[in-house]
Amino acid sequence: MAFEYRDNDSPADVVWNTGSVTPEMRGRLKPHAGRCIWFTGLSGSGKSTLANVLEAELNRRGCHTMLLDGDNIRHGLCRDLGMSRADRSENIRRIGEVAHLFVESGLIVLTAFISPFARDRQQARSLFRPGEFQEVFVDTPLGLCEQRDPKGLYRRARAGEIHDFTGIDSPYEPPMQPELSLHATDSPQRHIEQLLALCLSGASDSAGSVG
Ligand SMILES: Nc1ncnc2c1ncn2[C@@H]1O[C@H](COP(=O)(O)OS(=O)(=O)O)[C@@H](OP(=O)(O)O)[C@H]1O
Ligand SMILES: Nc1ncnc2c1ncn2[C@@H]1O[C@H](COP(=O)(O)OP(=O)(O)O)[C@@H](O)[C@H]1O
Repeated sequence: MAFEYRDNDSPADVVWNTGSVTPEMRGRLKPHAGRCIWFTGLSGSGKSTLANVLEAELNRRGCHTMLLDGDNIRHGLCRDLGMSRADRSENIRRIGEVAHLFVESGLIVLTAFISPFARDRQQARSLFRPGEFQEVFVDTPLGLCEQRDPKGLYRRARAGEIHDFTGIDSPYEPPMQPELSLHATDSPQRHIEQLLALCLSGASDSAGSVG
């Protein structure tokens, strides 16, 4: 499936319907600001593990969260998509739109997708208001991801059983200016501290404090 972004990509005959309840009014019902924490990194870098621990910590603090995870979403919303460049772009386009809807409803959304292409991540970012989209680069080197190989996918990719595998025969474009980079040399505890700070910083005036 090929999807091309255009400057003005809205259907011509569909009018935007502005409701009377704004995102700010929804946000006032929550003790935190809505935002999207967008994890990106190689397979096995730790996106799902970190997003899961972070969600549990946020939940414990009374934050309303939603976790969108690559493996799970590909069983449902994106089950028709493969791993070609065009399909990965369409995957990320859909995730960006869904994440945006959840943020508009006031939630802290955590997304854990490889999202290997800078242009697709930028397109997702462009949907959000300033400060709402926080890109987290899980900067684990390929060698370590391959050593971990939690699902045995690198071994299969090296054996030629899986094609277009990110880092092997499909590219990964690292973020140039992510809001946060997490390095494998730091402890998981340190990662979670940094992530919590990112999620809970700069809460809007309408949102209460979380602690
Ligand atoms: N060819 C290939 N390349 C990379 N990954 C592959 C591939 N085939 C299957 N998988 C599994 O699918 C998960 C990646 O899905 P994503 O939706 O995150 O990919 S993408 O963002 O659209 O690039 C990825 O999950 P994670 O390991 O959690 O990253 C893999 O388990
Ligand atoms: N510091 C760390 N952070 C995250 N995962 C780690 C760390 N150290 C080891 N791991 C392990 O690495 C693997 C990462 O897998 P996963 O979270 O599924 O990555 P991804 O979602 O990026 O594919 C897990 O088996 C996890 O236990």
